[in-house]
Amino acid sequence: MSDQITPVIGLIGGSGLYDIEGLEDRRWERVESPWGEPSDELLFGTLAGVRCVFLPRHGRGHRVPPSELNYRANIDAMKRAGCTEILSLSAVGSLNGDLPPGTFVIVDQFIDRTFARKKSFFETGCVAHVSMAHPLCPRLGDALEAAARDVGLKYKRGGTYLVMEGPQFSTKAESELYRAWGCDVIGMTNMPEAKLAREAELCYATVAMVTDYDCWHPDHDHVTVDAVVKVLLENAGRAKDLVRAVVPMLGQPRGACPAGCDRALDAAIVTPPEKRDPALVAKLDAVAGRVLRAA
Ligand SMILES: CSC[C@H]1O[C@H](OP(=O)(O)O)[C@H](O)[C@@H]1O
Ligand SMILES: Nc1ncnc2[nH]cnc12
Repeated sequence: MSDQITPVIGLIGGSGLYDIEGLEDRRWERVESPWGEPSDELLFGTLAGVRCVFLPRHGRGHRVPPSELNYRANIDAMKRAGCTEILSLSAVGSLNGDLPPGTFVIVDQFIDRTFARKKSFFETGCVAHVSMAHPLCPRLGDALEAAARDVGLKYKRGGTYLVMEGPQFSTKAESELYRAWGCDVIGMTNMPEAKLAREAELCYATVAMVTDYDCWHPDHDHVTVDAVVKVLLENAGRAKDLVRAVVPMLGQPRGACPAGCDRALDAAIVTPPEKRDPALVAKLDAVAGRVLRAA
């Protein structure tokens, strides 16, 4: 790996975030992936001179539900587009009375309760096990915290995001269970996204923007799409302020990630070179070419 990396900032916009206005030299471009169709074209551009690539997670027009997103194609396409890191901007419900709607949580843990999604790039013919002990990049978290402070956001550093399958919202018993587990926020999308970003050796961070109290709070109505949309339109403006502040911080040439996100595959692949399936190895080119080509 060369000493200095010129970052390309990947941005994945969730519900309510389908564009990044203010991006200069902008162009929407289709990126082909051997893993299928990404949610939409990718928006390429620059912010304060820093190269950025934006993907609306559900596609423009919010066409694709959480369980049907092609998470593998999305992450693979962002890596092929040159992204070195990904910031996920997502709407969530609050499971914690100290995190009211409007709060931005810089997540540091996940509990993955999804069950109907493709969660790995590695399959029969090339097996790998990456560490997910610390699923989010602390270097990105530091920058997001500094930017959130600069733009005066109501934010919390650290918090556990429970990822449910959806698309229906939770039952009250589920909501209470996740609260008892110590979860702070709930959403439907950031897994397997974070797992796949780790396998693709991309630094990944989540800004979870609280829109509602799910269905556990005795003093608040249970969540509805109307309520979520109302708050997320307010959150979306603040999210764009955050992006404008954080991108210049992250865009400076840098060394390798101190947390090792960009070397996650160094000791992860179990299948020896002579037993690997050449077709799968070819498909893994963008995600894992760094280690596979070295073999
Ligand atoms: C529109 S409410 C439920 C929907 O919003 C969140 O999406 P995203 O994470 O992409 O912002 C949640 O995960 C659900 O997909
Ligand atoms: N309460 C909730 N549950 C799951 N996903 C959400 N996204 C926004 N609010 C949510």
